[in-house]
Amino acid sequence: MLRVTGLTSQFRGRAGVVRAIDDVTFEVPEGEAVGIVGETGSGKSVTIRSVLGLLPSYGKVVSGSAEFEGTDLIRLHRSRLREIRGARIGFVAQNPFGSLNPVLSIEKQFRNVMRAHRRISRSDLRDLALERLESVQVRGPERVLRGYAHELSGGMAQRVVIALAMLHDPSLVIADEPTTALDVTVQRQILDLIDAQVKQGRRSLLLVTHDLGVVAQYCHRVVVMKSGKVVETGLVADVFTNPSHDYTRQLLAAVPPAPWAAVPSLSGPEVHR
Ligand SMILES: Nc1ncnc2c1ncn2[C@@H]1O[C@H](COP(=O)(O)OP(=O)(O)OP(=O)(O)O)[C@@H](O)[C@H]1O
Repeated sequence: MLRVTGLTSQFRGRAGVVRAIDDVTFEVPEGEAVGIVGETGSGKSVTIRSVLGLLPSYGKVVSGSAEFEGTDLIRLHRSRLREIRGARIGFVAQNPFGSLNPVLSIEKQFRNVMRAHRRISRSDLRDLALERLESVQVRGPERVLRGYAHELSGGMAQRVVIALAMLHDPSLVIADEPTTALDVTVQRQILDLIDAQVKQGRRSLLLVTHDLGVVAQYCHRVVVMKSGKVVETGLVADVFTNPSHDYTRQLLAAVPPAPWAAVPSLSGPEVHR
């Protein structure tokens, strides 16, 4: 589905050129979910932004390839890449309010995303948008469609972003820490929703997260990154039970235990009188 090989990207700044990712190689097999984990600054976001052609103007991919459905995305013309990005690859970023346009109604944004790839009548588009909003459990979809991003909670806005990302039935979904900007109470709901959309559509998923628990729950495979390089990759079950790299062992050791694991009995702590 997606094969990233030797991907190397750098940024040009006042202090010179900084290599952000170096020789990154991994695969997302068809129908599988792959998690990219690593500490802050390890190169997770730069990796997916390089694949999607979304690096800022002062950043560039200097070598490597990202083959998606037989096409190297790195060598593709910008306009063709934009087509693939909206239609065959659905992208969910960290902050939903950065993805939605603040001055356009949600309906207009559905129309824009749809029309970038397919012609459809206004009323058909409306029906489709309502159906898609319902499928991501947006309450009051008619009202949401008429409204604007700032009227939505973070969780609802991310549901809208997910509905937009799925509009053209992409075969690959790429999500970059899709819950970091959201309230903890809705984080799992959003991950469950992405998971359900991926499974229903038999899509593949590339999920960036710093949470190993999330990888364990939602992913088949994991790519561990450190300082811009891939240090370990494999099936989640293998890597988590038998990590071959010291850094992976450190990451696993740093996962806090579930809060209830520390409580000796569910009747609560002992009362001392
Ligand atoms: N826009 C940018 N300009 C300059 N350097 C950048 C930029 N974005 C990232 N970098 C650098 O590239 C490297 C990789 O950063 P990246 O954002 O990919 O890390 P990350 O693993 O996604 O971290 P986080 O979990 O904090 O999002 C870091 O050294 C970072 O400082």
